[in-house]
Amino acid sequence: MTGVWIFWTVIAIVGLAILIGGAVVYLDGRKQRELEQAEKGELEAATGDEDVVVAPPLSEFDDPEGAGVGVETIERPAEPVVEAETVAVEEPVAPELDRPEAPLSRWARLRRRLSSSNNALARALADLLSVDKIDADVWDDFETTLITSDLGVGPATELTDALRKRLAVDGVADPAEAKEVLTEELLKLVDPSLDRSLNLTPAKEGDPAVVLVVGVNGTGKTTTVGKLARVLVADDKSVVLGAADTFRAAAAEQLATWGERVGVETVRSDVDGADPASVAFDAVAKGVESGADVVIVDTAGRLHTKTGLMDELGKVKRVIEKKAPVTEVLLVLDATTGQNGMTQARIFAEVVDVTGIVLTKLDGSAKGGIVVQVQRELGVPVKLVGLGEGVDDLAPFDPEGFVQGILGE
Ligand SMILES: Nc1nc2c(ncn2[C@@H]2O[C@H](COP(=O)(O)OP(=O)(O)OP(=O)(O)O)[C@@H](O)[C@H]2O)c(=O)[nH]1
Repeated sequence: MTGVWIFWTVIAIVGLAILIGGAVVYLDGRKQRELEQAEKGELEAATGDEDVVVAPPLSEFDDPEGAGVGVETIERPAEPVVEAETVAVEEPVAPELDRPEAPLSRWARLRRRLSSSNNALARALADLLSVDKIDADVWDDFETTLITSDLGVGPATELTDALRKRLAVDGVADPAEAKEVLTEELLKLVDPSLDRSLNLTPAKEGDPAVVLVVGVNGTGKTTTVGKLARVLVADDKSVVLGAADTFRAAAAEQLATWGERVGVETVRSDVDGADPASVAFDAVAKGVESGADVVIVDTAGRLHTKTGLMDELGKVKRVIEKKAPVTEVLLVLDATTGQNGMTQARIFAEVVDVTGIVLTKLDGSAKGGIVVQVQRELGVPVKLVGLGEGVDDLAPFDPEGFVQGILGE
């Protein structure tokens, strides 16, 4: 009896379990269908398109056969456009760059400085005009003063002879007329016919003009390069500077400061005592690459030995010319060094083909005659003059203005 009871109890439990299981499966399936319906409804509501087909789950694309069959392109609802927050961007303020004084007013100012300097040449000419009677002694003194004013023996004798003839022999007595004669003769010596323009025409179209600046340390090379860059930039030229004076560490820094002031790039080496030729090459390469109009290369030019100098400057020029030909070689001379400066000038002229002279410190020199002597000896015109330490104290050399300045006009 107990066995029968146990049998029916087990049957009842199993039956109940089957019923509960069936109910759970049924309810689960219904819930799933309701969810799918709800999702489809939302999608239709978002797109307004009742034909939208829900994308199959990615796993279905694993089956290549099923993937392409009956799958339509799904128009996903557009992402809501988020308005970008407007941020006020401040216009970059261009650094304020120096602008040089106009050439005419620059030269007029420098001429005044020249006439007020205690110039031996000017004094000799003034003395000559002020004496009542010009006798042989006066002429002798005059010639000696001209020689000591660095005019050089040849030009001094030439000028004395020409003046003696015109003033004494031709009998020019009127002071104004005598001054005119002096002006004319002096101008002849300075030679206004020489071409004093800088050669900034590149040898090949597209190349930059290359200006190589040479001279003994301390003559004012770096300052001249900076002042020149300033003038060229004001003339709308794009300029690159090369700090190939690697001998004096501060020189590159000094040049870079000039570059910043006028807004031009300075190519320099981070290594002290780097190969000047390599820096010069990099500067010209930069000029070629950036399409610059002019590259100005500052050099050290130590006068240790003539062969050393020759090797150094020769190499700099050779290496530069792998990129672009040098169009102008400017020799910077300190006018206050007189005959010493002339000796330096001769050595540099033997080492490189100098095409123009920059005579600096003419403001501090009592011997303006060096203009004539250096031109005569080297056969190269003075193209620029430095008449002070100020940024605008470099001017194109103007023979008439120079002579008038010397004569105190
Ligand atoms: N009075 C006067 N001083 C000048 C003139 N040009 C340059 N100087 C000064 O001369 C000094 C030497 O000038 P730098 O440009 O450093 O000379 P540098 O030839 O480059 O010298 P290194 O870099 O040593 O080779 C500086 O104090 C300049 O300000 C000028 O025309 N008149």
